[in-house]
Formats: sequence, structure tokens, C-alpha cells
Amino acid sequence: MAPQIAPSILSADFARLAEDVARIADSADWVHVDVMDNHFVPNLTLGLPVVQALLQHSTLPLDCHLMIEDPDRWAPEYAEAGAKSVTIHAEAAKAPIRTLRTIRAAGARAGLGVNPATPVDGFEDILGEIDMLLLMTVEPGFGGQRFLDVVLPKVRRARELIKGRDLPIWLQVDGGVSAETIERCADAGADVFVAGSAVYGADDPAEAVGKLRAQAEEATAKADW
Ligand SMILES: O=C(CO)[C@H](O)[C@H](O)COP(=O)(O)O
Repeated sequence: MAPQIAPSILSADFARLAEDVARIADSADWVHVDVMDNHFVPNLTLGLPVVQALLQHSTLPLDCHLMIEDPDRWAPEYAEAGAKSVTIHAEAAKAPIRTLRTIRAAGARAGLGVNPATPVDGFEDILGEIDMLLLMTVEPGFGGQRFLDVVLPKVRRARELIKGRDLPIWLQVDGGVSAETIERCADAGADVFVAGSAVYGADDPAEAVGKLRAQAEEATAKADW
């Protein structure tokens, strides 16, 4: 799959979300929405009502990343509301298989997210339930953090597992993805790139997306996976 860019609105202006989403509508593939509950992560952002409102204004599909304590309860609601991708965290879900299946049944792509210190090998047996694996490349909770290089071997390992099973699973990296780090992520095997501050911190967010995409495409073309 060609690399996809998913700007995170965590770094957008929360008072002008619809306008900030419109700024990347012609250049990005997804709008990445960070839902945080101040329990799973030490930050509070937005929830279902804001996602429902954004769905009325976005021409891009929404990729909802639930950094919340009870994803089993809430994930199906995001999918039913119209989010095209819903990611739950492995560290938080109590019934991940049931929840992933419910997300799919509601017509959305089912994502499983893991924090930097969570290994991916334990999830090999449930890869068939997943449409996207999200590897956090910072500790979740805040935008603008420094990329954790220590996660790159896990990106490689995840790509190997996906390839070994010949499954059409997307591999997303999230956190500290920028012009400085995106090539290393693509080289290791990522194909969906979340970028918050690198996009919304730029003077021209659409142009920033285009540059990130070009870098990811070039690195992917040279990669050995
Ligand atoms: O999930 C997140 C934080 O938990 C954000 O999506 C992520 O950090 C994006 O922001 P940036 O690109 O600035 O790191």
C-alpha cells in the first residue's frame, strides 16, 4: 500500500477544528482524532459529541484513536457514529476480540494500539481480527514529544509478523513523526503516519503533509520489506 498520512488534530486549534480539518482536506488521507479521558492517559481532549460534529464537516475519513480506560464500552459508538477507523489500546481493552469484531461489524476498520513498552508478539494470534496495528512512538498523552527511536525494532518486528501471516494489516506509527523521523519509520515498515505538530505547527499544513508523503514514498521505495 502507498504510504498514508493522517494529521492529528491534537495539534490543531480546538476552537476552529472544522477549519483546521479543511486545511488538510486535499492533501491528507485521514484525520486522526485523539480521544483521551484523563484515566488511560494524563490528558483530556474530546469525545463522541465532538467526533459526531466533526463528521458533519470533514470530507476526509476520521481515524479515531481511543486512549481511554474503557474502550470496550465506547469503541462501537465511534464506529456506529461514522468513524471509518477506530483504534482501541491493548493495554486498556478487557475483551479486545469482541470489541474489534464489533467495530468491524459497524463498518469501520478495527485498530489495535500498543504503547512503546508493549511488545507485539503476544498479539500474533489475533492479527486476523485487526485491520491496523498502531505503534505509539511516544508515550501517549501529548503532542509535540520527542520520537522514541527505541520503538523502531518493534516496527520492523510488526512488519515481519504481518508479512509472515500475509494479512492486509496497515501499520501505523504515532508520535514524534516529522521530516526528521518519517523516513526511519517507513524504512522499518510503517505505512500509515500520524503527524500532529509537524503538520499543524507548519505555516502551511497542506504543504507539510505533501512533503511528509514524498519522504515516506521515497523511503518506502528503497525499503527491504
Ligand atoms: O497520540 C498522540 C499522543 O498521544 C498524538 O497523535 C501524537 O502525539 C501526535 O502528535 P505529534 O506528531 O506532535 O507527536
